[in-house]
Amino acid sequence: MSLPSVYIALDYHNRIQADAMVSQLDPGKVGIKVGKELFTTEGPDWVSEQVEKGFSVFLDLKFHDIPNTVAKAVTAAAKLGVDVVNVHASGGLKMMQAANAALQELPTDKRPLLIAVTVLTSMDESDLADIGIIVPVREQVLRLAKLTQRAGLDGVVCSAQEAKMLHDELGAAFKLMTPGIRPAAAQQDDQKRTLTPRQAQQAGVDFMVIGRPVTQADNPHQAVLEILAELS
Ligand SMILES: O=c1ccn([C@@H]2O[C@H](COP(=O)(O)O)[C@@H](O)[C@H]2O)c(=O)[nH]1
Repeated sequence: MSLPSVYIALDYHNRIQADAMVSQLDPGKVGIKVGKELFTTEGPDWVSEQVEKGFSVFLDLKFHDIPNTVAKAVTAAAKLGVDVVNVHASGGLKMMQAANAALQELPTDKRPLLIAVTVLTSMDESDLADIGIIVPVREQVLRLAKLTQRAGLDGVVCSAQEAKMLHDELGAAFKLMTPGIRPAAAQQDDQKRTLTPRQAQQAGVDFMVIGRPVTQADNPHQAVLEILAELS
């Protein structure tokens, strides 16, 4: 089954707000991304409801814990019927291998893509330096993406700015999920490594995540249509 190339980030507090947005989306055209805020408020049942409506769901909970805990967590996430789950690559090789091994036990048609966050798109070199990582962002992204591939995962979360480098180094089959997408007229918000939808497409990303440029727009439905038109 092919997944949509655009996932709308539903960073809402509750199902009332999220349902209002979802009702304006076409599951045949876009997927939805559920993150920590909405999941913590509304829980797994709301996620499964969206799967039943036909949406491809990326459950963006970015697990980062000891291997046993993360293996159990990704298995629980997979059981919701979502298409994509993720962990933090900085959790290490053994953590990612344990997560991957747990999902490999599921039948192929019930196994979501497992991807790992490299360096958050809200971070630049000075943010990395604050946590003791004194290397250029691209170098750290590549290091964590190589580790992710070694662990057997399907791909990474990165900025579209790193897409060409990662596909050149790791091959086109390694999936790239890219937040930090900003249409030309949109605000950057807290994102530091951004590209427009068209630039991201040209860079060869597999999937884009777009939140506030849609969810905070005066007319979210129109904002989605304009993004899809930019990509067509
Ligand atoms: O590196 C990362 C990883 C995840 N995200 C998530 O994507 C969306 C982006 O939302 P915008 O409103 O388009 O900025 C958000 O849910 C983040 O948690 C990311 O931005 N960067």
